[in-house]
Amino acid sequence: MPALQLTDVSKTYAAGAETVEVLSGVSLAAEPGDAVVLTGPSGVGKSTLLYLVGLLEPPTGGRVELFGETPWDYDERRQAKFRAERIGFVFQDHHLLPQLTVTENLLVPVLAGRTVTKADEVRAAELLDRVDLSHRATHRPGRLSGGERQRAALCRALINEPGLLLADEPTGNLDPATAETVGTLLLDLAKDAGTTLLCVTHSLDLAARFPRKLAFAGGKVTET
Ligand SMILES: Nc1ncnc2c1ncn2[C@@H]1O[C@H](COP(=O)(O)OP(=O)(O)OP(=O)(O)O)[C@@H](O)[C@H]1O
Repeated sequence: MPALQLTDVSKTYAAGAETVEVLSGVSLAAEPGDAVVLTGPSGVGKSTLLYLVGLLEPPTGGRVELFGETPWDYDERRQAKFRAERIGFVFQDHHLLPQLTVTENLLVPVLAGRTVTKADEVRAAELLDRVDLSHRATHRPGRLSGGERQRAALCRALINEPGLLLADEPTGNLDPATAETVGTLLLDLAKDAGTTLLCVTHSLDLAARFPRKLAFAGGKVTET
């Protein structure tokens, strides 16, 4: 069963009295463990596509199947649970909460569904170790460098062992050397966890490292 299947998906935004059609008849599929990068010109709708896969922005038409389920049909509560448990997000900005420590930030997606257990704390510590951030566990994000924050955000995205990891320009705010480190961790951690990775980026360096590449132009997705 595909981890992700979009069939004839469309998306129209209301912009004042006008409507803007961003996606029209987009279809794509990804198997469990696939690492897929999506590139394309600015404004073509890459982030929009990621957001409707991530249950953040509803499609106007078509079908979004994740692990054989159609979570856009769920009520808000069930959808929120699905999102927290099955989908991890990494954005261009880390979106860490400034008042929480790094470890507490990692555990936020756990708290979305249930109380934190010892096993969650162990997993958080293991993830931080994996990205070389153990020494920052009790620090607040304000004291971290950009690369450290993004590594922490990556750990947070993976804390619930999601089947799907979505990354929107994850290295966009980083210098080239740091971007390379974060890109490596993104790919390696997703692979280790068997997570399906869908990443949107303008970075040719990052895109080149993905085994599967999709180009998005003229409202259509093509394999390259
Ligand atoms: N909430 C919204 N309301 C109205 N229009 C929107 C909204 N979000 C995005 N758009 C429009 O949809 C189009 C696609 O935006 P999107 O951010 O998905 O593109 P993108 O390919 O990710 O661009 P970039 O590479 O610059 O990040 C753009 O024209 C944008 O202005």
